[in-house]
Amino acid sequence: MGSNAAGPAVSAGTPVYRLDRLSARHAGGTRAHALQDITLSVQPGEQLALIGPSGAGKTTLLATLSVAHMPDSGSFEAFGVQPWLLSDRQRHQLRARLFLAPQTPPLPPRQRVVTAVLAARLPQWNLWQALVSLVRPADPEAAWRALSRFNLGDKLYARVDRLSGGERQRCGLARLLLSSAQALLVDEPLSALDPALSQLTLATLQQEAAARNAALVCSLHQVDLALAHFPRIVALKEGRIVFDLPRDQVTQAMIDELYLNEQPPANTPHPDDLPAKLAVGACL
Ligand SMILES: Nc1ncnc2c1ncn2[C@@H]1O[C@H](COP(=O)(O)OP(=O)(O)OP(=O)(O)O)[C@@H](O)[C@H]1O
Repeated sequence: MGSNAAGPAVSAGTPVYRLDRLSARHAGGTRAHALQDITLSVQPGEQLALIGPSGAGKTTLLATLSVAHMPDSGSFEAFGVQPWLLSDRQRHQLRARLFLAPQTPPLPPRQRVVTAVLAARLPQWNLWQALVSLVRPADPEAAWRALSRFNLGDKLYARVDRLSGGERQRCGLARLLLSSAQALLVDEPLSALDPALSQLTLATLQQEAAARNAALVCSLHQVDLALAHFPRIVALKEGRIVFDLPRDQVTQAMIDELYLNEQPPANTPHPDDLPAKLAVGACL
């Protein structure tokens, strides 16, 4: 396998992802597998929404695709290579081609927004450039342009811990714009946003993915927005793919079935019904 500064060499026409009967688990998880028998192929430029009830495995799938979580069986290829068979150095190079925007971005609280956003370029910098950037941001204009696309340009020099939840979320997404990734993996980007910002955020992510012909995989709880914006819908439930279809083939009955039994119970349980180990006295 050849390699270069941008990561292992890949031939044209290679899918961004190819997963075949992949399963993954979490140490100490409540289910045997968080993902089971996942077969999925994603091409460059494809945009797909991951939907499914809470605990379905969406975050675990995104973590797996970002090469942060190692599957325990099945096969997994990213850009035509098996990430977990690469050397640490090659895997590090491969990760520069993937960008995971977690639901709550891990931004250093005391950092300025400009520095936090420019950190997305770390994989492209040498150690010296990275250290200098901590003191004197290398390209504040680029950070401002990225923030402005999420309506956040006025927060360029704000401290991260002074941002609201929705601002932090968009700050994390602005980092994505500064990455050079070809696979954009976004976990519930709208959870802290109002409807107008939700539309802007989705539009920005989709324009960016289209402009760089990157694959965009985005988990969403807002099924209506998923169906309105994404051409391909992948539904997960209990760690399995329930359907993977073009949006015009997804029916309301399929959505109802996907979320069946996911409504919270109408009545909270009576305290007498609590399991013994949850009773307050059991902690003392
Ligand atoms: N770090 C962890 N340790 C143990 N189990 C975990 C861990 N993270 C997730 N799980 C379990 O794995 C399963 C899938 O969780 P995951 O977070 O991938 O679901 P999700 O679809 O993203 O849920 P949500 O919509 O609530 O974010 C769940 O049963 C969850 O409890």
